[in-house]
Amino acid sequence: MDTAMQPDVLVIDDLQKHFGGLEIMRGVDLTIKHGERHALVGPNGAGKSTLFNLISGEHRPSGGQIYLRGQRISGLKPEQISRRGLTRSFQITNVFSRMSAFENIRIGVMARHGIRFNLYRRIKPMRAINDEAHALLQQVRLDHRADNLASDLTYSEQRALEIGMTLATGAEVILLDEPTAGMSRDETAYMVELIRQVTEGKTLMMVEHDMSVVFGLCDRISVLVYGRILATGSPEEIRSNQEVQSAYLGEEEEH
Ligand SMILES: Nc1ncnc2c1ncn2[C@@H]1O[C@H](COP(=O)(O)OP(=O)(O)OP(=O)(O)O)[C@@H](O)[C@H]1O
Repeated sequence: MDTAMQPDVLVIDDLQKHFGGLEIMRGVDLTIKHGERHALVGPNGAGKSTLFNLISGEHRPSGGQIYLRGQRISGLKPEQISRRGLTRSFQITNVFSRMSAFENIRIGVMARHGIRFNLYRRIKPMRAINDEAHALLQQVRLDHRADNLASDLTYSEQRALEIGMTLATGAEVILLDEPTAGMSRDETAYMVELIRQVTEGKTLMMVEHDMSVVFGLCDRISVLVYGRILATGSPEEIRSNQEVQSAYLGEEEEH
């Protein structure tokens, strides 16, 4: 679908963040459209993770607003934002290492259904929860690893598990922070296909340094430089943008 026709799911309006006297977000305006895969790129220290932390509620903005489907979410706590349908993964793997892959996913499913551990013994709802957790494991291609401790999974399997946990919350808007970081070329290709499949019909915003992943997977790209959006556009528009070339892409190619 032409992204111009899609409604805005996430609207970021003049977002600012200071850490003490340090201005990190300097008035970010950005809209993410329903169903698109949107990459956030930019040089190290541009503020990409900070922007994710602001959207998902880990940080409170110093100024400006964030709206999810027209409702203000800036100032809400991460769990409140997650309940409204937006969730994120972190740059560093964030799984429960002493639990099995299956249990990791099940925790997310249980949280979504508001089931606490003291209700564990009610068999019927647990069966439905288990079925859902198995289906999610299958979606992230880890069903053969269901009973393995998360700490025994390979690095890329752990990142896939983390994506499964993100899906388990039932979120329609998913933020992934560098999902292919530290992966080999084959693992990256595998992860890109996995992300493509599991985000079908959902809205994805991802921070990614690997431009081949960005250009191959995303419908639109925003370039964040020094706490401001320098440009937003299709992969072709971003590739041919002179300002982006000199501020970011040229620098990436040199490295
Ligand atoms: N809690 C904090 N307190 C103070 N400064 C912070 C804090 N979090 C981030 N910063 C600073 O904000 C700036 C942006 O950092 P951020 O991690 O958002 O950049 P990034 O674009 O994600 O970088 P990278 O690509 O290297 O991950 C950096 O200068 C960082 O030192």
